[in-house]
Formats: sequence, C-alpha cells, structure tokens
Amino acid sequence: MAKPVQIEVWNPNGKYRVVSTKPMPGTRWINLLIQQDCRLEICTEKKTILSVEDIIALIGDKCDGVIGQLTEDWGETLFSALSRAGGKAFSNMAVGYNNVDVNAANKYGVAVGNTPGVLTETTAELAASLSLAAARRIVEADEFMRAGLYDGWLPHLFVGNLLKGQTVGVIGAGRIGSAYARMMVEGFKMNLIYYDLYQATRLEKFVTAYGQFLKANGEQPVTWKRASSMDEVLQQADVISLHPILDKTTYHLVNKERLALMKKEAILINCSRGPVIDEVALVEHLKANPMFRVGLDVFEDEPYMKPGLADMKNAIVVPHIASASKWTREGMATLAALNVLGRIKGYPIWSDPNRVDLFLNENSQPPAACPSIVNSKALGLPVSKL
Ligand SMILES: NC(=O)c1ccc[n+]([C@@H]2O[C@H](COP(=O)([O-])OP(=O)(O)OC[C@H]3O[C@@H](n4cnc5c(N)ncnc54)[C@H](O)[C@@H]3O)[C@@H](O)[C@H]2O)c1
Ligand SMILES: O=C(O)[C@H](O)CO
Repeated sequence: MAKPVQIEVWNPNGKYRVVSTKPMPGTRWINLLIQQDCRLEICTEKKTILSVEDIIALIGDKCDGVIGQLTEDWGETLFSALSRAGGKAFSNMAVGYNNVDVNAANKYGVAVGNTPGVLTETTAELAASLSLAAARRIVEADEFMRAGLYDGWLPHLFVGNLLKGQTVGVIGAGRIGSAYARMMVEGFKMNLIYYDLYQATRLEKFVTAYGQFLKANGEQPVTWKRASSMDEVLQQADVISLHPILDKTTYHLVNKERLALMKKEAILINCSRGPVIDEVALVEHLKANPMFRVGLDVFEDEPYMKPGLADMKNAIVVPHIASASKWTREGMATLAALNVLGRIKGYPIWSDPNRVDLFLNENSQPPAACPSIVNSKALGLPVSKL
C-alpha cells in the first residue's frame, strides 16, 4: 500500500478535488481554483522528485484533476489511477511534456495541459546569459577573483570571444529559439543561421528588417540563412543554441560526430532538454578542445551530471533555471491550474496557445477556456470561439 503523503488543503468543502504535486509560486492560481469550487490539495512533502507511488497516494479514490511537474513520470500507471479516481485533467507546469505519455492519456480520456508562451522570453534570456557568460568566461573569472588570484591587469587575462559580427546558430527555431535568435541578432549584431523542420518566417522578416535598418544607418547589415541540414549550422556558427522539443528525433541530436563538425572555439548552449546532447561525448569533446565552451541548463540524467563534467573549466552549468523568473513561474502556475480547471468545468480549448496574455492579466478574470491542451484534437475537445 502506498504511504500517505503530506498535504496542505485549501477550501476543504470544494466540490472538485484538484491535487498539485508541488507548491507553486504565487497565489493567483490557488485563488482561481478555490473561487471555482475546487478543494485544492498541495503536496508539501520535502522530497524533490515524487515517485509514481507517491502520486498514486495523492490521487487517492476521488480526484478530478492533477497539476504535475516535469520531473514526474506520467505514463500508463498514473493516467489509469487518475481515470479510476474520476479524473479527466492533468497539466504539466512546463511547456515541455516529454515526461508525459500522451498516448496513455488519450487511452484514458485525460486531457494533458502545458504552459507555452509565458516562459518564452525568460528562457531565451537565460540562453542569452549563458552565451555571454561562456563567450566572456564570466564564471571562470569570478572564481579567479574569489580565490584571491587577481594581482593586476594583464593583456592575456581571460581573453574570450567577441560576439558582434559572428554567426549565431539556432537549432529548433520555435517560440524560444526564435526569441533567443532575435536577442542575439539585435543585441549583438550577429548573423543568423537556423535549422528547423518548419520555416521561421517571422524571424526571417525580423532579421531582414533589422539588417535594412543597420544598412540605412551606415552599419554592416545582419543576415539570415535557413540551413538545409543541422550539420550546416554546426559547421558555420560560432555560437549554437539548442531549442527543439525532446522526442525520438532529437535524442542525442548532438553526438560525438556532430561535435567534431563544430568550430574548435565554438560555444554550445542547451536550454532545451538534457538528452538532446550525448553528455558523455560532450565531456570528451570539452577535454580535447579547451577553447570549446558550453553553457548547460539541462542534463542528460537530471539532477546528475555525467562524470567529469563538473571538473571542466570550459563548461558553465546551472540547475534547470531557464524559466525561473517570478512573473514566468507565477504565470506557469496559473496556466497549469486553468488547464485543469477548464477541463473539469467543460470549457473549450483556447484557439491559440501562443497567445495566452488574457489568462495572465491579474486585473481581469481569465477567459472561460483551457489555455493549452496538447491532446485536444485526439480527445475531440471543442475549440473556443473567443
Ligand atoms: N530549460 C528550461 O527551463 C526550459 C524552459 C522552457 C522550455 N524548455 C524546452 O524547450 C523546448 C522548446 O520550447 P518552445 O516553447 O520553443 O517549443 P516550440 O514547439 O515552439 O519549438 C520547438 C521547435 O523545435 C522544432 N523541432 C522539432 N523537432 C526538431 C528536429 N528534429 N530538428 C530541429 N527542430 C525541431 C519544432 O519544429 C519547433 O519549431 C520545450 O519543449 C522544452 O523541452 C526548456
Ligand atoms: O519545459 C519547461 O517548461 C521547462 O523545462 C521548465 O520551465
């Protein structure tokens, strides 16, 4: 039998029972649920990653919906438990949902929500921060200062790479990849090369217009190119940032052979998912190429790093914080709660999950719709006309 899990209860007499597997930032998401007759149970267990057994205990015999986290394994076992408890809604508090078996959710008629849009700029800003930190060796220099090793200015001290005029490569030019590309092109006047399965038309128009603006002001215009293969990006770019979803097609997308295609002094950034890079191959590449640098927010076996990575001076590592701004995390909590609430209430699905601003406006009631349900078509759920 599963062990009881520690919880905090809001609105005990609410008609619908909603469980959140973690406390989440802000209070708006809590208020929105309790105003709509939900009894909310928030798991306050100290353990960071809940097991399937812990979550089964949280679901119990009656549960209308669950808000969960990307660290949890949402597969057949949990969706069948949720369905047996009468639940028909689950939402990840994340845009990525590689931890969710959507086919299993479909089988049990459970809607799967995610939280796009609200984290686009925040995540892109972290990718840009890692790019700058790697190019200018900020972490190494900071450690050097704190170790009391600075004894005066020297011509060769922590010489790094200038970004202006270099080429930024983006793999996966969706919401976050495009936002990152715009930051690097506009902020640092870098040229763009990108690879995606689809054409990033708005991004291309942006770079063209910015290039024209620079030219009209007597400056070197920036350029863009849509690469016909990922290898072309790896060979040509000076800074490469990875932003695809994680699925079978992107697992170990960057492997030993592909690392070897990159420039010896290139910078590789990963704010997507750890398994997009073969991390063992990356450690070997970092050892063999001291001028090659990486900035990693995500890891293949999170929360662990592959042996040797933590010792590499040419690697900057941060603990999956790319979406960690207050506004974004509170917004993610709101969108996840509204996905679950909307499904419980039988609301239709918002027609454009990239346009979620109306749900985030604290001064008005959110629309009566689920902001983003990834399997709405498979479940035949109606689309909102709002
Ligand atoms: N580190 C973090 O905290 C953090 C935060 C937010 C998102 N993410 C990750 O970033 C991912 C992207 O988020 P998004 O909102 O930009 O999603 P998105 O769907 O807008 O963009 C993903 C892009 O990847 C492209 N793509 C898919 N398969 C590809 C392939 N094989 N090769 C090249 N491109 C491919 C898609 O066509 C799409 O344009 C999420 O799925 C999530 O895993 C991580
Ligand atoms: O997919 C996501 O949303 C992130 O990894 C957490 O912000």
